[in-house]
Amino acid sequence: MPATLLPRIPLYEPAPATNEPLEFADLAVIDLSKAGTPEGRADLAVQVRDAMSTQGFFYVINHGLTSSQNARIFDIANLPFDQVGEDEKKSLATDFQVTGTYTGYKLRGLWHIESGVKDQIEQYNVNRHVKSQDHPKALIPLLPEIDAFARFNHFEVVHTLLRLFALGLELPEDRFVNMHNFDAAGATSVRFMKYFPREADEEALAKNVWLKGHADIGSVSVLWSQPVGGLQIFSAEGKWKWIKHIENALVINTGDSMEFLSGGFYKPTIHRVIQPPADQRNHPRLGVFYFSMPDDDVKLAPQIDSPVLQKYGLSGRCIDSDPPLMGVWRKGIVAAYGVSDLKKTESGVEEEIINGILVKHYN
Ligand SMILES: O=C(O)CCC(=O)C(=O)O
Ligand SMILES: [Fe+2]
Repeated sequence: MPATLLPRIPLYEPAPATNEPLEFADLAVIDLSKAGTPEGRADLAVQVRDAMSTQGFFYVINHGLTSSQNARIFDIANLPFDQVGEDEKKSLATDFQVTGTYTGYKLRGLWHIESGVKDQIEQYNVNRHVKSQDHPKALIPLLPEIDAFARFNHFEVVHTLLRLFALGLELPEDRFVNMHNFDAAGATSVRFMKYFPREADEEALAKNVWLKGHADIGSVSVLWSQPVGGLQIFSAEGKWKWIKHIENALVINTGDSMEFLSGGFYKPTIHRVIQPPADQRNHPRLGVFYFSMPDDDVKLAPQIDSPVLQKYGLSGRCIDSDPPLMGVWRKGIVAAYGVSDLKKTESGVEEEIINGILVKHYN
């Protein structure tokens, strides 16, 4: 659509990049423009497999969305926070404990972080079937663009990566794609998320943690890289490392469901968000995501016909229990997240059992 025909909305001014000397994770960069041919995909599948066996996070570049389309999505992402009043937000807030689904608003202060300190995060979650939920008035003219953005993430990014993940296991290329149907029932969603600064006393009590260390629930998580730091991954050396911003890149990681489907071959990397570096503290931290999950009726069982799994065997949490259906797994996690009673272990990691499977939370 020519830019002149798009609804006019306030422009979002991104923060300048940080100049702080931070210890950044050294992540592979996957050039998605090479995925158009079978040879290119075979090559990228090896790169993705290597990235997954080392860091578990990687960048994607040349995905096909231009810098100005990217900037427009951040303009749209800011609307549900800056252009919608508190009453309307409240009326569109979902009770996750009841629904087990992230749709609509998550207001600030729902989740417990540490020592009585609650989160300062607002989310606006849009199921990829954009018409399946009510939206704030300000967002309605933007729904065609959000729909196009969801489809872009689904077909161009997630499906392409799922093919590479299948190839890495020497499975038929479309094995995981066939479990991620755009039109099926499921919670694959676009998420807009804004983190607000905290008072110094709360910052100290919560040890600067804004979002606790966790593994994602779904299969492939797509994070649209943005300049404000804070995201860290728990590296193989047992240290938290910062994720560096790359302009118009995607930061990709996988979650629990990919661990289960791949028999532990693709393990989720624990990540968290802490207070941004000192030179960015006065800027809001606005994020745009596409969280993909297998369709609700997919059984999260290891794909044991994979020659790679036959060679290396199964590992991880998926082998100790009867695999849940995706819909059951996500409802259990979403309902419990941030509000359930957690058991603190000796190492300080908090644990709970959901659907018979161990779930850990890190600070
Ligand atoms: O805000 C970020 O950079 C990461 C958020 C995240 O990990 C999540 O929402 O699962
Ligand atoms: Fe996450």
